[in-house]
Amino acid sequence: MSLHVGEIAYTNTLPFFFELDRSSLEQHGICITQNVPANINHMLASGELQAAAISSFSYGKNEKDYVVLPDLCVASAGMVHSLLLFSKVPINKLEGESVALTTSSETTVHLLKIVLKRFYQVTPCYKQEKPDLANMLTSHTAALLIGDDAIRERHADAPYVYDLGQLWYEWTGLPMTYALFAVRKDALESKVEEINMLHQSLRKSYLRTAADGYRQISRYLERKGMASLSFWDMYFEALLHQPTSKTEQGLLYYFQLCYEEGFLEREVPTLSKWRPTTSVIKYKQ
Ligand SMILES: C=C(O[C@@H]1C=C(C(=O)O)C=C[C@H]1O)C(=O)O
Repeated sequence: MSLHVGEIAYTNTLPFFFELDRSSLEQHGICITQNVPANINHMLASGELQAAAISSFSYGKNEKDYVVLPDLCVASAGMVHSLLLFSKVPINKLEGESVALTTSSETTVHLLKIVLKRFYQVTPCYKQEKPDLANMLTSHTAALLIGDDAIRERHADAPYVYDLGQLWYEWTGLPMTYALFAVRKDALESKVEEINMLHQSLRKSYLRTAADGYRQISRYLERKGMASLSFWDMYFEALLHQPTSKTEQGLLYYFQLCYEEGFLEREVPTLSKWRPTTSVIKYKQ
């Protein structure tokens, strides 16, 4: 029986996947599917996947069914460079204006709503749209893009561009966690070896890419032509892929605000973490 795993098809999670030996994982029954966060979130919630990198918001929504894979996250303490609000007016003038939200996000759409309401006291009208900036700005005053869609448009000709990681940090002094890895509780018993293997492989990939200062990944991305080597250097330097007590504090505060705003039905006071078992791991990379 296989373990179906979801990979977020954005550069911010690449360090966990870049060094994976996918064919070896497949031989051990671990099959990886790529998609944008909103779709991966849905596939894990429906049981189509058993483990995945998901929007942190989606963990908050489904926490009774999930455990978090420890030591893996996508977070930043300040600018993140790929969660961008493009606006025709200053952020504090968005009251009653129309704001387009990318359909691919769950964490950042709620983060934006919190930042605008709690920190700037403005409540625009929100509408979900496909991540196409030109179209979004034709019929809306501002538009939120995430991930590689935001990176591609980072020099777009919008009068105001705001980085959501920076706004959250300025107001809270805390890091924000955008994505984490979750496993369905109903897969824990039957897939223990595969989960162990997956966890070790993701950690190993991250540690290898970080050990060379993200050099190999950055060169690979530069060759793909989306941005320069210096952009990728800056990008990976800003991202945190290893949780700390501070990133956890920031995430729990975000969940608290999501609950207070009615985005989450239940409070999420702690993260329930999967504990790696000590059973012999057959897999070697
Ligand atoms: C840092 C980012 O975080 C992403 C934002 C997500 C969201 O808003 O739901 C989900 C996964 C993350 O990969 C990014 O998109 O660049």
